[in-house]
Amino acid sequence: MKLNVEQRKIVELEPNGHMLIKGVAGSGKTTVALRRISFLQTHHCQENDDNILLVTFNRTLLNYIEYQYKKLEDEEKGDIATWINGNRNIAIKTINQIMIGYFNSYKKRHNLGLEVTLDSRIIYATIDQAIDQLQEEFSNIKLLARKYNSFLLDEIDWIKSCGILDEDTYQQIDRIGRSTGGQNTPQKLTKNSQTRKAIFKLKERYDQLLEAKGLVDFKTMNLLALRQAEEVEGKKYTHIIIDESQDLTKIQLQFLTTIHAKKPYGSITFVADNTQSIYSHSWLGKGRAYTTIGYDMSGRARVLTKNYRTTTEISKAAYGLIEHDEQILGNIDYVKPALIDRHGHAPIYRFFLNNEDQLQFFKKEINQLKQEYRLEDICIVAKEKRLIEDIAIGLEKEGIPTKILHDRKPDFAKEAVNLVTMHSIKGLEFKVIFLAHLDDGVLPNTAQVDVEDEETVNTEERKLLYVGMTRANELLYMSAVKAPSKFLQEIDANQLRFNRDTALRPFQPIAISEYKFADKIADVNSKEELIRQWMIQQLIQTYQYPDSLLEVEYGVQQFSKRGYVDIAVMIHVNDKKLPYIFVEVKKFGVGIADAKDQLISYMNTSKHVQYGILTDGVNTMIIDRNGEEINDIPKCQPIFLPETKYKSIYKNLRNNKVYDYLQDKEDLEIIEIKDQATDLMQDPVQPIQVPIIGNVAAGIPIEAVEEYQDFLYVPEDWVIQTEETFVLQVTGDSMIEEGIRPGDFVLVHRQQTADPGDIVIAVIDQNATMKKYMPMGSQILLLPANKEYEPISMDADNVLINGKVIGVMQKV
Ligand SMILES: Nc1ncnc2c1ncn2[C@@H]1O[C@H](COP(=O)(O)OP(=O)(O)OP(=O)(O)O)[C@@H](O)[C@H]1O
Repeated sequence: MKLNVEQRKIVELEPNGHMLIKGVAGSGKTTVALRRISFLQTHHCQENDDNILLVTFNRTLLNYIEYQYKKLEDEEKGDIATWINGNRNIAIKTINQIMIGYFNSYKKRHNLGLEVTLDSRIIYATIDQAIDQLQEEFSNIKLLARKYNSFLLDEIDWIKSCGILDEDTYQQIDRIGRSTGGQNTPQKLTKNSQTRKAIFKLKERYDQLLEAKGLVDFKTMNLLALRQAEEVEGKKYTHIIIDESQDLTKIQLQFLTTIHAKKPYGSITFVADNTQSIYSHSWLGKGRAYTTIGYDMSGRARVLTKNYRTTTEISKAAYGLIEHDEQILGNIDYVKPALIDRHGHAPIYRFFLNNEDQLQFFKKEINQLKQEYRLEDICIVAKEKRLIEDIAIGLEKEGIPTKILHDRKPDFAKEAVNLVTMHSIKGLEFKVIFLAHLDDGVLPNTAQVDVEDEETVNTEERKLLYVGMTRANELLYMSAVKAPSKFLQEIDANQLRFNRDTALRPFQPIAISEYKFADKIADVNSKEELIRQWMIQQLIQTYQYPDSLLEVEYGVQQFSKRGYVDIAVMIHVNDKKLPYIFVEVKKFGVGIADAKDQLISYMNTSKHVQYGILTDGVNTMIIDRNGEEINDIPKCQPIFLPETKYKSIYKNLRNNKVYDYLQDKEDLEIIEIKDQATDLMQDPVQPIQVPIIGNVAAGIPIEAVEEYQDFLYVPEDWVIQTEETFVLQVTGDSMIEEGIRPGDFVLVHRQQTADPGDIVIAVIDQNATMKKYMPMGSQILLLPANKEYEPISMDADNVLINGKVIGVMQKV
């Protein structure tokens, strides 16, 4: 892979203290970070104790980076590959791995027997104990109650994450995103209040109680690790690169700056994308300035805007999600994404009534995808662990091997479908992503609103979905069960598809005020109507059939019974309007399998119907004339529309060329001319108008007549002289062998002479006739072009030439 100019510049930048690499999802931040390690090692490590640290947030990402780079070693033997194994000066670690190490040293130094606990039962029992103990002292503080224990724990966690060590500081600090108090939520945490006092006391009591059990929680472990780093001169890193730095807490960031060896050629690089900050206690992700942790980033930020990972279609849908979120757009480090021109399938969205249907869909798709992809290229993602575990069990039962990418070292290369939580997929990518269970209540998680205000929860969870969507290289599936997440409605439905190979968009309800064909609908409130209107909208917007080609309640005769097709798509064939597609709709989610026979029997009533669609909004089946399931129906084509032009052929007798002549039905002066021999269109012509004065038998008037009603519009170069040109309609068939038929129009130039062989309008005994002119001495032979008729031989004096035919216009 060749880095782009901006990426290369960043990789090879002279280290100069601190810097920030901001970038959108998939813009190569991690790629750049990894390559920069090798650059720094080669060019900017001068002493034996010059160490380089790349720190990531979660374990899955770390494992993935290692996996990717082990692969690189095989494929790209070269400088970047040498670093990972056996280089003692380079470390790639999660923030927790390093901090645990420092915590252990802290314990040893103080001879403490503390253990870190993640056991939520112990943690909740301890906070309840602490609440009980303080209730008497703070009897007027309603918040100090067991029912608010998760809120209180979260607040204590936050206090520790920010490194707030005394009550005074806590009393003064702004709480971003804290719930402002609703019906079931705790009250707002006013500054300098008894409530804050009580919470701080609670924190101290809770810590003491845990410690008495020989335990510390995770956030206290972080604090002690920081203390160790500050108090004891330990291993330091000359260069530190912090990937996903927007997710770290203040304490974690302070810890990293403490273990940074501030050498003149050293560096600390923050790699961040605030649009992907998905942890509520993160420090920088909440839009705080780097100055709050001691770094002024003015002039030190580099930006990567191009998303290389996903296709344009997926990127557009993902950006649609964040572009209305004020909190995201208003963040100081927001980077506007730029699209690269890499196209693929639009994201697919499916809704299911139950888990089993979703599972069956995954099974069917995965079995199909197997023809193009390896199983390890596919990853199923859900918000919660229990959801992915259920899907994994289901797929295994169906014979599809799976592996869950938990914190343990997963085998990325194992031939199995990956499953991972939304939080853990951060930083990873797969060719095919299924975002499962985008359900109402799961995303956003409404329970979380107790703890943080609704807007903050919405933004965080919206970002989570954004992170999930931007993990897909090529194909993105999204699905919801029972009730879809409200975020799905924020994505423009036009960016989504129902299936991989169908243009059909997912079902979307349409307002009754927007209903089409309202006068033909018996009950606008019926549940089937909702589905019909969505299909009508799809036929018009997605498949481009105009309203005029659609009919509702289209009557068909089945033997003695009359049936009514919900929607018939009609097309024009040889000026006839014929049914082409029949659509049958059912109530939302009731199933369609039973209705297939009915649709087929309707289709069989007309040999013209080529396609059938059956849908209940959840399931859609498209069949061809033989009842076979197919992927899609054709979009409307120009030939399906009623003819808007008159078509004629013009035989120009002056140059013996034949032209196609098209005339707009609405505006007769708009004509198009094409030379049949060369197939070339003539440049748009400004036609002249030639009067149609009657039929051949009437001949051409000798005198000029001013008023005519009908005209033929022809290019000027078809006539000899405009004022002397007239049109006559052919009545008889005497010239049929010259290709001049009754009903044709002939262009005639008024003249009294003719050359032998000219077709003329001759007047004999005051009757006009069209014949071929052939002078024979004092006689004139007027030859018909039809064996049925005899030539007429006349004395030249008795024949009056009225005009010469210069061209023939024939309707086709
Ligand atoms: N210049 C490039 N040309 C082609 N592909 C690139 C380029 N830069 C990065 N990529 C590819 O784009 C994908 C995303 O890169 P990477 O994971 O480094 O991005 P990121 O910014 O860290 O993403 P995220 O923040 O979303 O995790 C990877 O598959 C990477 O190989």
